[in-house]
Amino acid sequence: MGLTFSANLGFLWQELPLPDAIRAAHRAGFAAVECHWPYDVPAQQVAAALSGTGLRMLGLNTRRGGPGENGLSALPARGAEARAAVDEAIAYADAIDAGAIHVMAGFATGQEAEAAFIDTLRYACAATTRTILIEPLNSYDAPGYFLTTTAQAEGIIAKVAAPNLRLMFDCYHVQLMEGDVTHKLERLLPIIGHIQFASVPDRGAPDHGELNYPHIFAVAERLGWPLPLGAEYKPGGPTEPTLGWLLR
Ligand SMILES: O=C(O)C(=O)[C@@H](O)CO
Ligand SMILES: [Mg+2]
Repeated sequence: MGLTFSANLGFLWQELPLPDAIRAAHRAGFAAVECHWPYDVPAQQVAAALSGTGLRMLGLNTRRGGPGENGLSALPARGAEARAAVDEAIAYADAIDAGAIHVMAGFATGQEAEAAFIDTLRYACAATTRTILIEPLNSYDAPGYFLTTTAQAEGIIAKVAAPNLRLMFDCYHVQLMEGDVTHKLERLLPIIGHIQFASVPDRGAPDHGELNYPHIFAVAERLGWPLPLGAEYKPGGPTEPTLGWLLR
């Protein structure tokens, strides 16, 4: 079977309520969906849209925290709040049978931050059998974010040593921070839990920019990547006119 794709509803159809966005993704031909922060929508409404369309929610994020924050898990002295955010995400994921939970690190740096992040990740991995993801973010969009490179993520995954902790490999962030996307996909495959993509550098549809996505999709297919790839790009208006890449 060939590659399939997941619509990231944090960006695609973001003007629609989440249940309607799930239905729109289904109509457009996506094989799955994923989201950012669904917490304002009752989980029963999301579960109903998923079962009505037959789509799976591949993942959701832990809450960002207060204004100007981007996750709490690597913030020393915020451990209780970070664990509460993990509990909330697991409960929501259980209610809609989501595949994975992305535990967001937050703006922090240094060894204490790493120790805090590892503590929160150990807690999350022990609290669920679902996949726990960590995602390096690029320093243009998220300056000061704790986790910025795949090498850093690899080290943390090794230290936590939990079977359900994996890397969110977002080709957009990896290209901006490191490049060498093909070799990194090949080498990191055993620890990757989800793959996302967008054009670089403008984070648009994967049909232009400095990354050649037909090539990257072919690499994922050659490697036998089993899950839908996450379309996490900013359509800059209605989503449907940007979907030529999906039809091809
Ligand atoms: O920004 C990204 O890339 C994501 O995947 C988000 O879920 C985290 O901000
Ligand atoms: Mg991403």
